[in-house]
Amino acid sequence: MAARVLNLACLSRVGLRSQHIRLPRRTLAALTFTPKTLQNERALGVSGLYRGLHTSPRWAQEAAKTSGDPQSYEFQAETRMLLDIVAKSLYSEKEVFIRELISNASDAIEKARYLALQGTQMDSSEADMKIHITTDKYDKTFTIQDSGLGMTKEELIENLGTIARSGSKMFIKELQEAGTTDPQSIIGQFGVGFYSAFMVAEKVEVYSRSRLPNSVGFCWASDGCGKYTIEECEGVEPGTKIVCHLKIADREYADEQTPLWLMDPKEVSPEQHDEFYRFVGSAYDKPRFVLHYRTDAPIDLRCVLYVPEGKPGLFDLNREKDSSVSLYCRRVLIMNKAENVLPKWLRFMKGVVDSEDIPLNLSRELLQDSALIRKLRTVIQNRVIRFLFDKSRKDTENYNKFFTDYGIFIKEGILSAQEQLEKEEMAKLLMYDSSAKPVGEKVTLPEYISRMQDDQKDIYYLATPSRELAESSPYFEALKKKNVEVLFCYEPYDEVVLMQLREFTDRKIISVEKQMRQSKESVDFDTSEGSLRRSEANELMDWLKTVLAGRCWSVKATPSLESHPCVVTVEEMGAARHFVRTQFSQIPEESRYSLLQPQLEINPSHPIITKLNDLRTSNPRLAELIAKQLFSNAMVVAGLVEDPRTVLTTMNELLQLALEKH
Ligand SMILES: Nc1ncnc2c1ncn2[C@@H]1O[C@H](COP(=O)(O)OP(=O)(O)OP(=O)(O)O)[C@@H](O)[C@H]1O
Repeated sequence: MAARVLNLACLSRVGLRSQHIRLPRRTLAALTFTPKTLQNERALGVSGLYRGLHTSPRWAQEAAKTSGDPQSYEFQAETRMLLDIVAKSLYSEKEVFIRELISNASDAIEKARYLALQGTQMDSSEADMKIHITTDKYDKTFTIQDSGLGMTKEELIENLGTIARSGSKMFIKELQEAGTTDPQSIIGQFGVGFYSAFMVAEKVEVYSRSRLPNSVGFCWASDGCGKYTIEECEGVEPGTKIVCHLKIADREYADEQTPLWLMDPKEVSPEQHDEFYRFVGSAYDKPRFVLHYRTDAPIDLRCVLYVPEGKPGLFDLNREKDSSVSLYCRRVLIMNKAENVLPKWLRFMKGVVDSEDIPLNLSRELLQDSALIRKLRTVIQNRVIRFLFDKSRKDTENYNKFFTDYGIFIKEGILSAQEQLEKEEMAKLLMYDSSAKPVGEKVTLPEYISRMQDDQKDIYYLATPSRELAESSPYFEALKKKNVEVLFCYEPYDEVVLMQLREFTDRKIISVEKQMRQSKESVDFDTSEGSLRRSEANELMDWLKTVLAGRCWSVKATPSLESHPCVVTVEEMGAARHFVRTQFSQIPEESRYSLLQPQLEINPSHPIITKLNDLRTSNPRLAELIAKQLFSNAMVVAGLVEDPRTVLTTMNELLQLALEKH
C-alpha cells in the first residue's frame, strides 16, 4: 500500500468528505495536513492568527508533562474482546481509523459549540474550534488534536474504557452470534470508533482536558492489551490530543506525503485526479479538464484546477461569490473556498492553489484587496485561458462541448473585464457558427482572422435566433454575394458581448447591419436591370417618408439587397435590440421610433418596390398599406419588434384590398 495518509485524496478514499468534518460554519477549515510544517512555529502561530484568535502558537504541540502517578485500570470485558480483535485484525482498510478519529474530534467540537451556545461557561471561545493532524516519521506517530469539549478523568474512564456506543456493541454481538472464526470479514461493517486506532497503533496516548472551567489535564494511555493508565498531566490544552504510536508494519501512516498538487503532474494518474476532484469540489462527477501546473515566476504557484464534467446548474450561474478553490501556502490551508483567487467568471472551476508568496496571516480583508492577490488572479486567469485555448485547438470536440456548457461564463468574463487586452484574451475562447462552415462546426476569432481576405478589414457578425434565419437574412445577403465570412450568433447576449469587445487584434467587430448602414456604395441606376430610374426612386423615397412619417426617419436606396425588397437599419442594431427587449414596454409607442430612428433601405430593382411605385398613383390606399406593411416586416426581420401583434394591424385591410379584384 502506498503511503497516502496525509493526502487529502486518501481521506476521500476512506469516505471522508468535507461535510463529514462537521466544523462550525464560522470556523475556517482547520485541517492542516502537514507533518513537519506544523512543527514549525510560524505555521502554527499563523493558523491561529489567521482565524483571528488568540490561541497559543504552540497550540498543536504543547509539551504535556505527566505530574502524578499513573493509575492502572482494566478495560471492560467487552472492550477487551473488541480490542483484541481490532489489534490483531488483518482488516485491509485500516485507514478508516483516520475517519473515526476525525469524526470524534468533529463531534467533540460540535458538543463544545453547542454547550457554549447554551450559555455553559467554557474555557476559551467557540471561535477556537479546530482540528490538526500531524505526523512524525521519525517517532512513527500519527497525532490528531482537536479543540473540542475534552474529557475529565471520569469521562476518560467511562468513554474509552467501556463500550457504550451502539456500533461497537453491535459488532461484538454479531461476533458472538457468528462465532469468532472470521472477525475480519465483519469488522468493516461496523465503525469500531476510537478503538480502530489500535489497528495501526501499538500504543495510544490520549491527552485531554475538559473545557469546563477549572478542569485539569489527563493522559490516558494503553497498548490495547487489557489495561490502560490515567495520570494527571500539565500543559494540556483544552480539548483532546490523540497520539498513535504506530506499529512497524503501519509506519507508513506517519509518512509525509506530498499533496497531489505538489506532485509532478506526470506522476498523477487520472484516477487520482478524479478522486481528488471529488474531494476538493465536494462533487460526484469527474473533471472534464484538468489543469495541473506550477510556475515560479512572476509568482510562485502550484495549482490543480478542474473543470467539472457536469453542466452548470442555474444555481452555479447565479452564484455570486462562492468559489470552490482552496488557497494554501506551502501546504498550509489558508482559506477554504477562497474568493478572489480566481476571477469571478472562473467560479465553475474547482481545485487548489498553493503559493509560497501568500503571507500565512492573510486575512479576509487582505484577500479582498491586495496587489498580491490581484497578481495571483491575473496569472491564474492567463494560464487558464491559455489552457482552454489550447484545448480549443487540440481537443476541439471536447472543447466544443465545454463551450456549449460553460461559454456563458466566458461571455460574462468579457463583459466584466476592464481592460481591452484582457477582454481580447478571453475572446480567444469564444466560438461561433460561421457562414464559411457547415452547421455544427464552430470557429474562433483567431481562426476567422486567419481566413480573412486581404481587402477585408473588419470582423462581421450577425446576431439572429437561428442558422436558418441567418442564411436567409437580408443583412447577410450583401456579404454573402461578396463571399465574406460572417459569424452567426444565436444567444441574445452574444451581440452585447461583441459590442463590448469592439475589436479583436486591431480588427473592428461589426454587425452586418452596421456594415450595411455605413456602406458608402450607392445604386448604379443606369446599369441595374429592372431597376427604377433615379428620379422614380427619389420620388418613391419622398413618398415613403411621408407615408411612414413618425416611424421611419430616413429612406435610402441600397445596392446590397437582391432577393429582399427592403430592410431597416438603425445606428447600433445590437444596442437597439437589447433596448427593445429590455426597455420597450415602458416607453410610449410614439417615443420608441424617435429613439431608434430607423432608416428604410429599399432595393430599387425588387418587383415589390417597382410595383409599389406604380401603385402609389393607381391605387394610393393599397400602396400606403403595402408601404406600411413592408416597413413593419422589415422591423420584424431586424428584431426590433417586441410584440408581433403590432405588425398585424394593417394586414386585414391589405388582404381585403388585394382580394377585391378577384
Ligand atoms: N476527541 C474526542 N474528544 C472528546 N471525547 C471523545 C473524543 N474521542 C472520543 N471521545 C469520547 O469517547 C467516546 C467513544 O468514542 P467512540 O469513537 O468509540 O464511539 P462514539 O464516537 O461514541 O460512536 P459514534 O461514532 O457511533 O458516535 C465518544 O462517545 C466520546 O464521548
